[in-house]
Amino acid sequence: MATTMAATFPLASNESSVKMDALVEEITQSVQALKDSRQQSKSEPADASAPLNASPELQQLRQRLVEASWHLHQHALGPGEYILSLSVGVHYCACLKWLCRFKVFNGVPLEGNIAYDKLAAAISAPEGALKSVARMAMTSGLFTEPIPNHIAHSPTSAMIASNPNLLLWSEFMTEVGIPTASAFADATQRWPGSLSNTETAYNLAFDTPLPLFEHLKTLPTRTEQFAGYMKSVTNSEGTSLKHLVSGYDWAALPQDSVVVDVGGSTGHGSIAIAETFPDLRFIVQDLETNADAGRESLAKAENEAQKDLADRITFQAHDFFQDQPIVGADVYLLRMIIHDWSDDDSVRILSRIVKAMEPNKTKSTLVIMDSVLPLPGQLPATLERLLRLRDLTMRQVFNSRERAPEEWSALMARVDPSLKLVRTAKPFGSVLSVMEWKLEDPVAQMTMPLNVEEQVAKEEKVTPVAVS
Ligand SMILES: C[S@@+](CC[C@H](N)C(=O)[O-])C[C@H]1O[C@@H](n2cnc3c(N)ncnc32)[C@H](O)[C@@H]1O
Repeated sequence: MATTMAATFPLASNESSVKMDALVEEITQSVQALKDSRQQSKSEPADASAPLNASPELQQLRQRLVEASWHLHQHALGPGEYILSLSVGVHYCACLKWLCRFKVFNGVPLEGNIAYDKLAAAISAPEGALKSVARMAMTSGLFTEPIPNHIAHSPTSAMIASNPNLLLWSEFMTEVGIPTASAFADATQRWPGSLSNTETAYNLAFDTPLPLFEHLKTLPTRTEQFAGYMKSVTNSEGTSLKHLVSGYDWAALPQDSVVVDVGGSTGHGSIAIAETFPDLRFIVQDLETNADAGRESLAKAENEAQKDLADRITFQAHDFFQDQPIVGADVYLLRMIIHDWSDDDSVRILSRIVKAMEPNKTKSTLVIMDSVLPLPGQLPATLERLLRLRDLTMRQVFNSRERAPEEWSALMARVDPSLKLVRTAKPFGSVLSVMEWKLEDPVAQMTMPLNVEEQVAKEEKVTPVAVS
């Protein structure tokens, strides 16, 4: 028995020990650099854990620390224990679902603590189950037990309790995301290779023939959860709107240039750009309900800055499978649109835009902000897994996917072979790349690289800007 343990215990492996030494060194260096950086900026220690507001240098240091400590954790566990530890993750998700369903986040006071029996009575849940769930969740950093049989918030659970969108994100992720992910193997077995958005893991998990968005329309609570989920996603570092603002050279556009934000929802992307670039005008196109909601929200402008936005941003109900009504705009922006659709549907959507670009080839630019999947190991694992997560979610919900560079090249060549990629940029911390496409001008005979692979290899590093 002792011999078997020694043979599998990672510390016994020389190679593993060497790797762990290097990781410990990396962790020590990045922690020290973080401390120095905080001292120099005289900021509070909490800043380093608030990546959205941290400087790019702090974000990079934090990224190094997160990556090295993740690998150290795996090495310390060793292969056998690591695999078994995966079941813990499943139960953390199940606990989060239970805690949301029984409204524990708002049942626990933000200051002080509450006895389990009192809380159980207040939320109408059995005390035994509450205790087991809460004590398991505590090992993941949610809640604490400052005195025996009393529960209090931890910083993480307090953040969820105080942020309605984060609570909605937790509800949607555990009530919809987890059952959908679990049904993926069954869906693949039932509809192998299907590209239909009604033959998905979501359809199996919720026993519905409707695509996600159609199904949500019939479920008001889920719709509210989804809206909060999307807001939380947009507020997270990887998909923050600050990357949209910094990822394209908006300042280089002539005064009064028109940006058409195709599938722009209620306008949050255009608003973020418009706040930083006062000389641009925007037309946000989306399905009627979103276009109406966006218009109504901007019409409530109370101060001069909001009134200026309302003057420069208009909303238009438009189905992007129909002809693009704005011809010859300076920019057609599609952020997080194409990944929702199969290649055939994407070609349909993009062809409508290219037709609208045709009359003014040299003027119009097609800006696509979406994921470009790297090969395994090209990014830090703690970043790469966020991209893989998005890819899987697209497959499970829509039978679509995130695309690798060569898949982007093939897709765009199908749309129009004269579309050329001018530039790609990936702001630091962003999981999305910004790709700029133009129609080749036969007169000027532009010599632009054809494929996304070459461009991604020399992708420009862009420093994100702060977005309020
Ligand atoms: C993932 S969201 C992206 C929203 C926004 N571009 C962003 O970056 O946050 C996809 C958007 O496409 C819109 N959409 C879906 N089908 C559409 C259609 N046929 N025509 C226009 N918009 C559509 C949805 O309403 C939603 O706002």
